[in-house]
Amino acid sequence: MYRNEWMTVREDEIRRQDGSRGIYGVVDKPHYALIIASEGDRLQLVRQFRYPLGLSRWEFPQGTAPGRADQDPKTLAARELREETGLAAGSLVELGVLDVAAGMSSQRGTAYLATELTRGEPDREPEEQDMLAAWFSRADVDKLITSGELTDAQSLAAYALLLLHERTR
Ligand SMILES: Nc1ncnc2c1ncn2[C@@H]1O[C@H](COP(=O)(O)OP(=O)(O)OC[C@H]2O[C@@H](O)[C@H](O)[C@@H]2O)[C@@H](O)[C@H]1O
Repeated sequence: MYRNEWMTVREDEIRRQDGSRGIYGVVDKPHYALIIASEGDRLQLVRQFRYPLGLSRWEFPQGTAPGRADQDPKTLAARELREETGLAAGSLVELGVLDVAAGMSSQRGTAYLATELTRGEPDREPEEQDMLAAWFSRADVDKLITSGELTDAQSLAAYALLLLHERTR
């Protein structure tokens, strides 16, 4: 077992349907919240250096509670949005639940649509000091996706949930 402030890695002994034994390596991280903040035609993205990938890229604000705590996702969403962008949301609507990487991680998350926004100052964690936040038109978000600049799987999945939400509204 390996453990740090944000995640644990464990190896389980498992028994398959036919009775044979095996192992499964699992990454545990607490439930995360992702927030699509929307104002008129624009959406808020954050740019952050992602150490495992070795590059900076745009994504929707997202995060987990400190100390691997499990927190109510809506409370977490409001806090992450405020910390990363300075925005306070008058309305937070759940768009859906997402599985991060079902083949290797137990982590799930909830995506929200944030509207009725009030501006304030971000209050980022020390690990997020390089972060930038900016508004993008919907057309520019689409361009970031089709050009391969917005590649965050959680953000793309949440964007699909947003489009379905708008289609069925
Ligand atoms: N395993 C780690 N080791 C060291 N530092 C980490 C780790 N995980 C996160 N951090 C640092 O802590 C900061 C805050 O972490 P989180 O609150 O977990 O937020 P974030 O990394 O943005 O993750 C959001 C969540 O969405 C999912 O895509 C992802 O699995 C993650 O749990 C990160 O920006 C990063 O710098």
